[in-house]
Amino acid sequence: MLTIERLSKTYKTGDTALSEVSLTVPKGQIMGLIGPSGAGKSTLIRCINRLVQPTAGRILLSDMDIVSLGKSDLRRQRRRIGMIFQEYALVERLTVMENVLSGRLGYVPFWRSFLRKYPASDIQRAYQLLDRVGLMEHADKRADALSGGQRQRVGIARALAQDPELLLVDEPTASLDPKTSRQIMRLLTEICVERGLPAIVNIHDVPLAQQFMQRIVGLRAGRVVFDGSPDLLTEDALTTIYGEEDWNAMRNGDTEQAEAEADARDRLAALVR
Ligand SMILES: Nc1ncnc2c1ncn2[C@@H]1O[C@H](COP(=O)(O)OP(=O)(O)OP(=O)(O)O)[C@@H](O)[C@H]1O
Repeated sequence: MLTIERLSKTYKTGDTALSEVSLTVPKGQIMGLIGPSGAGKSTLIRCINRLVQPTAGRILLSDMDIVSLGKSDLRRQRRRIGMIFQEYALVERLTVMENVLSGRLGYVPFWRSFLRKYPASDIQRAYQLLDRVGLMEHADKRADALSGGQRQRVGIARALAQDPELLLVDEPTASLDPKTSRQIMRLLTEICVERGLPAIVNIHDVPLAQQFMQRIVGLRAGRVVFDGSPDLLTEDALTTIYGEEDWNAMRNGDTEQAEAEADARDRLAALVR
């Protein structure tokens, strides 16, 4: 379980990115983080893995306060948090298997990681994970030979190889087409439920968040302005989160996108007729 208590961050520039954010994410819950650009979503995720040092507040991962950890403790504790990135962050010239195994680097001694010699149990486990994400037959391929969706599956398997207690997921589908995005979100949510793994997902796509998240937290100007189940995310709630102007722009954007897709479909249908 993750508990965030009155977390604040003001950058050296004077920008206040988070103001007294308090949240509890229980085991197995997959929570979507939404909000306009600059609302503080990335800062929140970065505070949790301590890429950013909070100005005030506490972040407890099963009773361990992440904010007060010193450097060497931090290195050890970071392996408890799995990260999944928008651009996958794979090592392109390594194989799928090697990428998944790199999730174990926080556990193996330096000489082993240097020689890339992993214990047999790690290798066996990596195969199980590759099977779970549907990539068994791609284990020996180089990462750069995979599609976007397949790469994100490797990213998921690598994060799970860490045996994390929490997943932080940063716009996992931003580089994927709509169908692949849904497949990836389905896989992620199923895995979190299976393992009782809590996850925080920074997600721009509101309909996708509504479809897959169990809970949605809306940030605006560094404060939590919505916290509830997806079906409570009404137009009023979205206006509170995004503001009238941005929310209307998003809606118009959706309409334009739908119109463009319908137009492309019609033209394709005319061609094959
Ligand atoms: N390294 C930094 N130094 C100074 N200010 C920063 C830094 N990173 C973020 N900020 C500021 O903090 C605020 C929150 O930014 P953050 O990137 O967390 O928002 P976000 O919700 O993730 O936005 P986006 O959806 O555009 O990624 C913004 O005002 C931003 O300008």
